[in-house]
Amino acid sequence: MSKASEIDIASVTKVYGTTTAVEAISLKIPGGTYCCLLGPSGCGKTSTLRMIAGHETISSGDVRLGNMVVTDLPPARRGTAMMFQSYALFPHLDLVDNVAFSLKMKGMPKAERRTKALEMLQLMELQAYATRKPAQLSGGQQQRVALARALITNPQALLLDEPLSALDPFLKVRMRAELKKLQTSLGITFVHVTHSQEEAMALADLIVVMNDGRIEQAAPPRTVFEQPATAFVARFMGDHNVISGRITDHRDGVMTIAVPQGSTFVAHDTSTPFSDTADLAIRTDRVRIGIEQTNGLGFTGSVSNIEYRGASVKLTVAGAGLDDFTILLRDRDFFANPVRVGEALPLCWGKEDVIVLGRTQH
Ligand SMILES: Nc1ncnc2c1ncn2[C@@H]1O[C@H](COP(=O)(O)OP(=O)(O)OP(=O)(O)O)[C@@H](O)[C@H]1O
Repeated sequence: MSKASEIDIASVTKVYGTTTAVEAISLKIPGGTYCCLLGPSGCGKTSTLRMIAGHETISSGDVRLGNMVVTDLPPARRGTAMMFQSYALFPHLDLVDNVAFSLKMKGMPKAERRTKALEMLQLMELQAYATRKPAQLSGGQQQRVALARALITNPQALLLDEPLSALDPFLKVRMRAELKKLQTSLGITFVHVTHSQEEAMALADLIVVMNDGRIEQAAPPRTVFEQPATAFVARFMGDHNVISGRITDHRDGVMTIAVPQGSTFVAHDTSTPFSDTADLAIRTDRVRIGIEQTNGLGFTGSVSNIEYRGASVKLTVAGAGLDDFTILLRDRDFFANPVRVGEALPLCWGKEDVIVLGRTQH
């Protein structure tokens, strides 16, 4: 079996009493992938991760690692290792004993396991702290100990549950880069649970967006951002205006939708409609100020909020039946022609900037 094995989740369901936490999800994570399970609180990310790890029973379906079905195997026999949010380090043990712990459980002689633990501490650049206790380390160092402890079993896949959430924002960004570097150099599969879209975008080769126990989209970060599959994904990833309306016309590859008590919006769409409603997404950074002469896409609204963000300025505009249409301008474009709250502002976009999302059926 190759070191980096594919993880195959086949129609996996998790039921706790009357709650279905994960509903018949199927997902293939290729070996050597950095995969982020992303979604809001309660969507089933942790349950999914814990089922891969074997810390949670699988109500139905199967999990395969490489060519081995691991559904009914205990965690220690799966070839996976888990790093917990709280790091779960033993406070009374020094770093060597913390890192060597699982080897001790496997019955490895003391000298051998200490050598291996020291090697692992060296990999994490922690050898100078080998005799310290976890409380004598910074948050970032504790995280590296937890990583060393998980990796010492030589796993085919490392499972990480919100590994950066205990760190301050500065350290979070630094440790994020270290995680990515580590995964690239080890070449093993990482499955990382997060509710931060920014974290997932920065780290993942494969983002799996979950909502209410199901997978909304599984794709590389750029695809998830540029072609969100559903209205939920577009809203959750942010930086998109999602417009929902009734289809009033759809022919020759042009679809028109009407927003309740508002205007109509046009999208180029050659698919066959299966419902009478549709969701469109327009990226906030693709909207321009002005009137589009050639295609007439846009509307004039009233500025309701202005947020300065340093490199950019975010404007919220109400109009056309929408009360929170957002546009993101580069700071120099905004300050070249600043606008004020309450001012009328014409907005426009190109036809390629309108994405048709998975239609909702009512
Ligand atoms: N042991 C349990 N018993 C009963 N219900 C549970 C249990 N664990 C999780 N749940 C429920 O299952 C659903 C999914 O929970 P899960 O922890 O997998 O979500 P999550 O996406 O990881 O959320 P968070 O980001 O808040 O950790 C939630 O509705 C949760 O309340």
